[in-house]
Amino acid sequence: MAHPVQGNLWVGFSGGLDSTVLLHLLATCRVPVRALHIHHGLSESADRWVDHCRAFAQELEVPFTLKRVVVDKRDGGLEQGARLARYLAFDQVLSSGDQILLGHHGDDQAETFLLRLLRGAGVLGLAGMAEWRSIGGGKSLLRPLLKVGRADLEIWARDHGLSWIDDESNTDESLDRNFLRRRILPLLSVQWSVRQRISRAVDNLRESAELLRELALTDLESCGLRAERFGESLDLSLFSALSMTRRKNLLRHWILQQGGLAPESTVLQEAISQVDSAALDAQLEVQLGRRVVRRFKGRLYLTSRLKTVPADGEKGVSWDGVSRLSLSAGGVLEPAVGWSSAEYQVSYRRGGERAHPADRDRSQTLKKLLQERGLEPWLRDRVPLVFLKGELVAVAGLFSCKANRATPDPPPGWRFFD
Ligand SMILES: Nc1ncnc2c1ncn2[C@@H]1O[C@H](COP(=O)(O)OP(=O)(O)OP(=O)(O)O)[C@@H](O)[C@H]1O
Repeated sequence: MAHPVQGNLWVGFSGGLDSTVLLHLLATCRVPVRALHIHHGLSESADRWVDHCRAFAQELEVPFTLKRVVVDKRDGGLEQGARLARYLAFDQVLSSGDQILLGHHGDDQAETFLLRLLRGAGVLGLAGMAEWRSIGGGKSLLRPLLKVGRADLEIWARDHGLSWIDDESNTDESLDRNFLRRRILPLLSVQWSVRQRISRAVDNLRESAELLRELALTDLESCGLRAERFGESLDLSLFSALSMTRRKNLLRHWILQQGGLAPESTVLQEAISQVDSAALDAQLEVQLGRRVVRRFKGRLYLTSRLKTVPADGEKGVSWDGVSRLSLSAGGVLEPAVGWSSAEYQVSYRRGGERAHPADRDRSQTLKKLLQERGLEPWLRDRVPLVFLKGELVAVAGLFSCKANRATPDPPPGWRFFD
């Protein structure tokens, strides 16, 4: 694999056979690596696994990093949630230029391929397990053992007297993967060299998947993709002019690009039908896993899910006007040039407020002003309102209010993220 290492080389070290062999192989070849173990907090044995992994790394004189994560079951179940949390953790621990090596081997690839096939996956799913992929921010993920079979890893491990963690659940044949591994693959292997053939099919499918990705990127661009205060948007009429297949392809890749999980084809189709059929003025909101599709002013938005505005956020927090403030409803408030230090209060809209923007003759209801300024409806309860002695003096990111020397235009900046 021609991917030069610029930063650190990590091994995703679970303590299982595959990553144990991988780490051992690299360390004994004197490749400078670091071991990264993710603690999912799911199994009662997890703490013992940490001890085992740390001791093994120490024996190899490999630096060991432990990262604890919280698994969200809403991300497609426990297993999928753990996977997502793990990949997020990889991203957090790695720096730009770093690479992480995972222990997936040829048998894993064959199992994954068949499992996905039996679940009805498309090209993207079937081509899923790549030898190399970028995880953004100049970091990448590698699977150097994909062409090696599990039996060879076991031979290596036994020859070198390595011990590894065998998950108790690996023998439970009611689990699809175990059933395939223990019953079906040995049978198929009597007739065919399954691992090699599936590996070839995956390589072919990856080319098709790459074409679909390129098409999606071209379509995203021609639909006027643009970064928004929160998420991204594209032109709805240009999007709607594409065929259903291309719209699904675009939406799938758009979600992937934002770091989400590709939804099932039927789910995508349903979401697009909802976008098509909703009345133009209706507030549309379709949940796709951790992403949300919305519509506003002729544009289609893709954002992450909003957390609810905490009740205490409404009471207001104090702010000195000159430093950055993290907001309970998400994002930060950033000081603006010319603002003097004072005892400001920051809170959110409750309804009924009026404001007098510096560039207007008269005051107006805040509701109307937010509409006029084109703030997306889903952000209107989250826009920070800045008060001085009980009087509204600025709406962050939008305008300062008239006749208040302490708060000239521009207003404090507002960067929103959830
Ligand atoms: N807890 C963990 N900490 C660090 N790395 C891990 C952990 N679990 C798995 N990995 C890495 O992922 C590889 C594959 O592990 P495993 O087969 O258990 O995961 P999977 O869920 O089947 O695969 P996927 O990574 O696609 O989610 C391991 O060889 C290891 O490199």
